[in-house]
Amino acid sequence: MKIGIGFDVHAFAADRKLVLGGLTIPYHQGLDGHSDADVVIHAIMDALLGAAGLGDIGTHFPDDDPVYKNADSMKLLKNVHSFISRDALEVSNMDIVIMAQQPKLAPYIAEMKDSIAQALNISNTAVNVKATTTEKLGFVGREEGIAAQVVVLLMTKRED
Ligand SMILES: Nc1ccn([C@@H]2O[C@H](COP(=O)(O)O)[C@@H](O)[C@H]2O)c(=O)n1
Ligand SMILES: C[C@@]1(CO)OP(=O)(O)OP(=O)(O)OC[C@H]1O
Repeated sequence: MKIGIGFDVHAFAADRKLVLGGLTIPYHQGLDGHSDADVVIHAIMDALLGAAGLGDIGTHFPDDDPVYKNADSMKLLKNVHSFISRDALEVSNMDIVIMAQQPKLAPYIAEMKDSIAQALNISNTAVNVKATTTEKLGFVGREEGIAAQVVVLLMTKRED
C-alpha cells in the first residue's frame, strides 16, 4: 500500500470557464491557470504521483510549456493513471476536499465522482468528494480562489 497527498490552489479570474473534477460548472467566473485550471484534478494528480514516488505535476507537465496551454486536465490525469499502471499500481480509494466559499457544489458532486472514477478506470465507490466553505475566512472565504486537497491510497495490482 502507498499513500499520497495532493494540494492545489487557483485564483478566480473573469472570462474563464469554471472546470472542477472534469465538469464545467455554471458560474460567473472561472479559475486562472496555464491549463484549464481544474484545481481538483491537479490535486488528484499530485496525490497519485506522490504515492507512486513520481514527483509532481509541474515536473511532468511544465507550466511554461505551450503544449499545456488551456490543457484538458482530465487528459493529463489519464496520463498520470498510465504512469501508475505501468508501475503495477492501482487506486484503492481517494478522498477529496474542495474548499470553495462559492459556488454551491453539492449538486455536482455525484457527477464529479463518476467523471473521476471513469478517468481512473475504478468504481465510483472508490472516490469520495466533499465540498466545504471556509466560513468566509482566508482567501477561499474572500472568494479569491478555490483550493483542493486529496489523499489517495494505491495498492499493488492483483495478478489475474
Ligand atoms: N462550495 C460548497 C461548500 C459547501 N457545500 C456543502 O455545504 C455543507 C456545509 O458547508 P460548511 O462549509 O458550512 O461546513 C458542506 O458539507 C457541503 O455539503 C457545497 O455544496 N458547496
Ligand atoms: C497542469 C499544469 C500545466 O501547466 O497546470 P496549471 O494551470 O499551470 O496549474 P498549476 O496547478 O499551477 O500547475 C500545474 C501545471 O503542471
